[in-house]
Order: sequence, then structure tokens, then C-alpha cells
Amino acid sequence: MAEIALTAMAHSYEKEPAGPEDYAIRQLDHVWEKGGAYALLGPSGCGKSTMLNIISGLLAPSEGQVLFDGKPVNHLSPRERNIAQVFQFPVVYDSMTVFDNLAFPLRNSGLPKAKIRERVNEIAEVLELEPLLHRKARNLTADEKQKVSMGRGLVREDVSAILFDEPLTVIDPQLKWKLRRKLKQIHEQFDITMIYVTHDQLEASTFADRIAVMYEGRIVQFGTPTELFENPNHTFVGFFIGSPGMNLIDVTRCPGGVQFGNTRFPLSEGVMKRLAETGSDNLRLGIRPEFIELTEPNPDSCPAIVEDVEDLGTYQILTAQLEGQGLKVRLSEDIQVERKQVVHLHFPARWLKLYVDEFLVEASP
Ligand SMILES: Nc1ncnc2c1ncn2[C@@H]1O[C@H](COP(=O)(O)OP(=O)(O)OP(=O)(O)O)[C@@H](O)[C@H]1O
Repeated sequence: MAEIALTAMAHSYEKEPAGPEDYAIRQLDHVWEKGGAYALLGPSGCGKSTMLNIISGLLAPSEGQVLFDGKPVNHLSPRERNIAQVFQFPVVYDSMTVFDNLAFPLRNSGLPKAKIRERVNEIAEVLELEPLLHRKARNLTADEKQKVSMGRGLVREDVSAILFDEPLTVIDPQLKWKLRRKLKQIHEQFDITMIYVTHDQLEASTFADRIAVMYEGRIVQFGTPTELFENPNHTFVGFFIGSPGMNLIDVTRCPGGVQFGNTRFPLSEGVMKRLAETGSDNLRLGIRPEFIELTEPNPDSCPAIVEDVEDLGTYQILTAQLEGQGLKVRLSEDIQVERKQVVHLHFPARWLKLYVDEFLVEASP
């Protein structure tokens, strides 16, 4: 197990990158701590696989360093780095039994037979592969093959880290949930550094203690699922995490706060101080649908017209128009609202987030 640090690391697939947009990964510093369960989350093309391949050694970064426990490993192969990688599609030897597939990485490292048997049985038990141990891999279903693939990644005790690249894509939805829990359990039991790539926020939050959200070749936030939900530090995180994502409203400056149309939002002194320091007019106010409240009319509430009500069983999502701006509001199922009704919305100051040039403005001390 190792701490994996990336320093001033960047990667471009172009020979002569002309600008930031030519980089699949823009220059970054990042540390994956020893023994952490991490997810790397982001949309297609944001650079997740590139990042994973740079860590494993399948790809050399065009700039910067990769350090394992403080030692540069840029020149080392995946084997020399002792990294296990589980891919989207199963990698198994069809002609071998499940037992031999699982034993393969251990035989390669010259472990004694008795130890190999013990370890294979341990991993087979965790992944519920015991009944299949003597079956040839070619006769397995896609789900079973992927479990074997995962087992091959997990079987070695001496790995620096295990990297998972969307490993549950071929798994059926019922089993997906179960396997995710299993991976979490394996992490707790064996305390291995794990990095799990996905574009699915649910998958990321059920597996990881901390999530790195990637967007356009950058890690825009690295935090716990709660931090990403409550305090997204980039509009992309606000929009990508949550269902539906954060409401983002274009606003302009006004005395003591920001406004859109005739609606004013007062901001704290600390945030106003920071705002005064920037010259940008790219200002957006964010609030999650969960944090907008329905209230009786009062001086702090804003009247809005209900455009749509979507009943989602245990809760409902309201789409309301406030001065031409569509807002999503999440309500419990017992609140009665109808289309075209006027409702009064309250935006608690604690949950209003101001973004300048897409990044969160934190109050200055
Ligand atoms: N071998 C390659 N040669 C050139 N460009 C590449 C190569 N691999 C990836 N890219 C580009 O680098 C960027 C990042 O791709 P990457 O595969 O790392 O993203 P990703 O987040 O893993 O996407 P996905 O979820 O679709 O796999 C994309 O613009 C992609 O087109």
C-alpha cells in the first residue's frame, strides 16, 4: 500500500500542446493517501482514464511527477509499481478454472502453495465465488467473469493500490449494488488504497470516503460526499452532484448583495468583501433544490409560479418560475401544490452560494 502523489503533473496527447484545451489533464498537484477509498467522478472525456493510466504506469505523463511514498515512479512499469487494475470489461483466462485465475497473480509473485490456497479461498468467500472455483472461466456469465476479474485485483496483499475503471458497467443493476457494498467491505477489511473511476455519483458516494470530481482535465473538488453536496466549490460540482442538480442563477451586483430582476439576495460581509476584490461580471448564485423552502408571504419571501410538479414517490420536485427563472424545489410528498399556483419561496442565507467565474466565493475572515 502506498501514498500516491502527483506533483505539477499534466498530460497532453498532442506533441506540441498550444494551450490548456490541448491537455487531457491540466497541471495539478494531488495526493491519494495510503489506505483511502477514493472515487474519481466526472463526465465522459474529463480525463478519468488518463489519470488512472498515469497512476498505474500504462501512460507516462507529459509533465510532472508521480510519486509512490515519496519516490518518483515515472519510469516504472505497472508491474514494477505493484498496481492492480480492474477494467470495465473482464480480463480472465477462459481456459483456466476460477481458482487458477485467482491464483495466477500470486503464483507469479512466487508465494508458497498453502498461502496461495488460503488467500484464494479468502477472496472467493468475500466475492461469493466459492461454488465456482473449479469451473472453467469460459463457462461463466459476464457478471461472474467480472467478479473473477475483481478477485484477481484483490488477491495480492502486497499491492500499492487497486484501481477500478468503471468496473460495474457489465454487471446487472441488482448485483451492482451488492458488489459496491462488497468492495467497501473489502476496503474496510484489508485497508487497501483504492481509486474507483465512475461517472455515476451514486456509485461514487456509496463506495468512496472522498470523491475527486473531474471536469475538463482538472480536479475541481476533492471532498466527502457531504462536502460536495453542501458546499460545492465549482458550479460544475453543484450541477453534477444531486438529482436534480443545484439551481444556478445569473446575477448582478447590488448594494449589500446580488440581484436578478427585482429580486435581491443579501450576502454576508465576508462574501461581499471577496466580491469587491474581483472585477468579473460572471456571477452566479447557487442553491440546491433541497434547501429552498415554501413559506407564508413575508418581506423575505419571493413569489413564484408553479410550472410543474413531478411526483417521485417519497418526495416531489417542483419547477417554479421566479421572474422568468426556472427553479427546482424539492418538497416532501405531503405538501399540496398545483400547477399555476403562486407559492412563496424562501432562500436561507446559509445555503446561498455565490460563484465568480464558476468558482465558489468563500467569505473572507
Ligand atoms: N489515446 C488517446 N489519444 C488522443 N486523445 C485521447 C486518447 N485517450 C483519451 N484522449 C482524449 O483525452 C481526453 C480525456 O479522455 P479520458 O478517456 O481520459 O476521459 P474519461 O473521463 O475517462 O472519459 P470516458 O468516461 O469516456 O472514458 C478526451 O478528450 C479524449 O478524447
